[in-house]
Amino acid sequence: MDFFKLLGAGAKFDKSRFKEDISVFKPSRRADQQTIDVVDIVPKELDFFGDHSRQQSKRSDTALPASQVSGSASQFIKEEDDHTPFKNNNEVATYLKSHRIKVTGSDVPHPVKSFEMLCKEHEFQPFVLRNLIKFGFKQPTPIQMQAIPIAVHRRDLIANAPTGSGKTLAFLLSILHQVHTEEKQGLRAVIVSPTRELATQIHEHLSNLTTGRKIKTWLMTKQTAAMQAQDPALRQKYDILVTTPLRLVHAIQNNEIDLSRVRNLVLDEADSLMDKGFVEQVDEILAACTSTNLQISLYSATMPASVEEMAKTIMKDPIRIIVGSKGAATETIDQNLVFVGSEEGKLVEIRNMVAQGFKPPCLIFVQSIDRAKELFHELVFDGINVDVIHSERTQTQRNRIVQKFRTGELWVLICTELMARGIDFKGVNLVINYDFPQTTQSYIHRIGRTGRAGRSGKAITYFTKQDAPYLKTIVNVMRQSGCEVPEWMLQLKNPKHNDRKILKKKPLERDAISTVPKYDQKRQKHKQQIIEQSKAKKQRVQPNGEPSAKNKSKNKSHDSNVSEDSE
Ligand SMILES: Nc1ncnc2c1ncn2[C@@H]1O[C@H](COP(=O)(O)OP(=O)(O)OP(=O)(O)O)[C@@H](O)[C@H]1O
Repeated sequence: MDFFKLLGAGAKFDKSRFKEDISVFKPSRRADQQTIDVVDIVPKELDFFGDHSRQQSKRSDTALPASQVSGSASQFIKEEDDHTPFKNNNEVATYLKSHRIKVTGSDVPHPVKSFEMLCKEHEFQPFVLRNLIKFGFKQPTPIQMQAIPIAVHRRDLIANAPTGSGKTLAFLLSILHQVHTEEKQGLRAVIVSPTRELATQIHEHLSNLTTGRKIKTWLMTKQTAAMQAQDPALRQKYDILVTTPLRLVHAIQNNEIDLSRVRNLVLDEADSLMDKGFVEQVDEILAACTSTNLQISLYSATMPASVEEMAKTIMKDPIRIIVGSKGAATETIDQNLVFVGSEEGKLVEIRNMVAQGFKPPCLIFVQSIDRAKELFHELVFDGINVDVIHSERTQTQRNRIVQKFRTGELWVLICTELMARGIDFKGVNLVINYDFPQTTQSYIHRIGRTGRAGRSGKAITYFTKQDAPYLKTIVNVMRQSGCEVPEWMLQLKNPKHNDRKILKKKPLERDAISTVPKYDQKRQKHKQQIIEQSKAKKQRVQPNGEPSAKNKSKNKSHDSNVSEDSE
């Protein structure tokens, strides 16, 4: 039997799955009517952002109280009745096991069962607890239970926990405690994240937690760095810095920043930072953090063995935490593989889904900026409330799009790898991998934009004949995450190590998404080039010294697995 017929039979798109959504959500509007607010037409039970976030749009990243979190979300935050300290190591072991926490290392500090225990046993200031309650955090998640005490004991840490499991709060709380208790002596904590979007999100989270305290935090971006350059003394007043690797290295090289008193360095999405793309920058940052008391913490939902090995060479006696199973995706995500035959099949599937009705918000991942633009041009005329985000869009556009997606004004967001890691859109119902991901890490992070904080979510990955040799990599993740996988998929062969390496470096060449005839495509491309050239010219003469969009996007038409945009 034809192998691809077999694939198609096993992984067929099940349109009936969307039936319940058809009755409540039938997009019929044209692109020119996109100003209608989605919240107005989505019934209350589908109010994916919740009242909490709508009332306080600036605080949309804060948690919902556990009592408001439905279904499986309640498992994410187990209410504990017992807040007593552990009596012995056996009790600790049982507790860790029941929360699926595995810890390795010497003299591991005991976990905490509640945020109150942070005050009782680790002398956290009452303001921390007050702010946690204010922003709806009642109970620590498993990674927070174990990572915070370790960090408070000033131990180096490698923390591997699923997407959406609260790693950000884990490192922010320990930094806050440390910075607040130490003498004020300039910059003492630095958090590095691979993208500006993620750095901004972390900084917003931090600002919430420092409410009412004189802890000075700094989100260093190109804009804020330029502003601070006017007044170098101001930089010395900051306690905590959040930034991206290239921006930080730029500041180090220009002697704009002093990291000699930094005692706490967090690398968020550490595997992406320590991957080849950023290894030099990480080295440079480490060299600038000259304090002998430097504590290093690495956090990610994926931590390949090679990265752990490399990490150990820069860490002192680190403790390693794994929550859940290594190499798995978040278990609240319903993962689906859909055989679409060829590139054209993907558009057919998307259009079918739209015609049947679906439950927004939805993220669609593609492998390059060009393909993101192409898909946008296809879908925007289908009456879907859609936009596209990638590193060629201006920062203002990017901020606006993220905000619109958060508030429900946008239903579908087409994106590149830029949005794959860390971004916390709590209510995303569906992630579509329009283009097959280049690595298992990319897959886990992309689909991890749904199913966050214990909520359920759905992920659909399209695959064509071209992708079939790599299918097993995703099947392995699905199996690890407890998803049902047909027997024949389990029998597939793993791709060769070398082939995986090649795919990691460069995505597969694919036929264009566009359905416009080839002749018209050429004309459109030519027209687009002229528009872009004239835009670039305009930007080059901008008096603010910003590099032109052309320079910025050099070699970025394809997004690498490391972030395309780390400035
Ligand atoms: N203790 C808690 N109680 C309730 N909600 C929480 C708690 N801790 C974190 N959250 C919420 O869980 C969501 C996911 O958290 P976070 O963004 O830190 O995940 P993450 O583990 O860093 O994910 P990723 O690997 O994708 O970066 C956020 O909306 C956050 O507000």
